[in-house]
Amino acid sequence: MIHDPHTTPDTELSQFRVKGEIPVPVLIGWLSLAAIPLLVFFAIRSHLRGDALIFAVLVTFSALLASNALWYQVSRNTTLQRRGFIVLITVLFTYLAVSAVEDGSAIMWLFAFPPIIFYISEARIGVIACSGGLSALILLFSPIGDSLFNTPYSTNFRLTMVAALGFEMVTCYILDQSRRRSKLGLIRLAADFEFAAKHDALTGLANRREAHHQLDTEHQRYLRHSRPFSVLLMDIDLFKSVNDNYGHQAGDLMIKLVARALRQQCRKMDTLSRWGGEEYLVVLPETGNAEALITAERIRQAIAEEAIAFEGQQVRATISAGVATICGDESVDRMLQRADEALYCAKSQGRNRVCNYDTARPGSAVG
Ligand SMILES: Nc1nc2c(ncn2[C@@H]2O[C@H](COP(=O)(O)OP(=O)(O)OP(=O)(O)O)[C@@H](O)[C@H]2O)c(=O)[nH]1
Repeated sequence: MIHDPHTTPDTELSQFRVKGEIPVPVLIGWLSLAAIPLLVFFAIRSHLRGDALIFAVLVTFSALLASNALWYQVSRNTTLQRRGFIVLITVLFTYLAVSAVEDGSAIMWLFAFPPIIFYISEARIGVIACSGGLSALILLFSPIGDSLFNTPYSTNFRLTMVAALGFEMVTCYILDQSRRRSKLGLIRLAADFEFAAKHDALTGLANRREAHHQLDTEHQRYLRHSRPFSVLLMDIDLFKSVNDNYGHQAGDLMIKLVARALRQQCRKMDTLSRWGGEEYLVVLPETGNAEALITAERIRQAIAEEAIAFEGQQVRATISAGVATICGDESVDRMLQRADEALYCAKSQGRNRVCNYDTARPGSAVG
């Protein structure tokens, strides 16, 4: 399946993982693992100082972080794990700031918030969380904050803290944008490579390898559900003379014209491929012989009626087509061989026609 990365929104982007990138659930797991002993350590220190409230709050936070990590191990719900973690660290950092834990030095842990939030959530959430956090910090350091919370921060510390945290948030945003853009670039590159590996550069149709892949898929479906499929093998008539008379550029335009006609005359579910130089193979899923013949004839007529404009001249060409429908327990190769024989029959009967391989008389093709 070709994914169109050009429409990838931020949320979808987060579902792709570039090789070497740490998955968000893993990062949250490691961060929780690092935070729990740290919180327990500071809780014990508070307990030794006789601060029972801070001890209780920090132990509760470490228990909640552990529960979030354990619940993820059980449920494997990444969204819940991420949201739970964001809520917990936001509340924790707020608590560390307003209650001046560790004589106010714990507020320095706020610097851990921006890189974590930008990495584990969408850019939009990161911006909202960081601007909200910075506004809350400014409020805390304002006279209103002083009247609500009795914090020990000096004026110099407050100014430096707001400036440094604001600077860090902007830096994290820029780095995050750059990371997301390179990731998008890699995804687009991978999609372009995938497209190039499966398609023909001149016409944009599937290439021979992709056509074989689709043939195998249809064959498997046929073996399982006994619903027949057909192939049309087509070749531009006397194409060499188009090249010889008008040049290769005109020949290429003719090849593209046939590809366009195929797109117009076939269904979305059909596989249209450039099988060789001026040869095309169309795979028609769930299509019987009669329907395949009608399709081939429709394509033949459409191409016969079209022309390419080249250096002021109208250049026309026709195609010949061989039709084969899967039957019995035959292989894909055998079916292609029958289509090839039918095409040979169309050429030898004068070209610009459709021939059907007659399964009633094996070894023969009929016009
Ligand atoms: N312009 C152009 N020519 C190509 C391309 N691929 C193959 N050809 C030319 O297609 C021509 C095929 O000619 P032939 O196989 O002799 O067949 P034909 O002239 O089509 O005659 P019939 O098939 O018998 O009707 C050759 O001259 C190739 O050089 C391509 O991508 N572009």
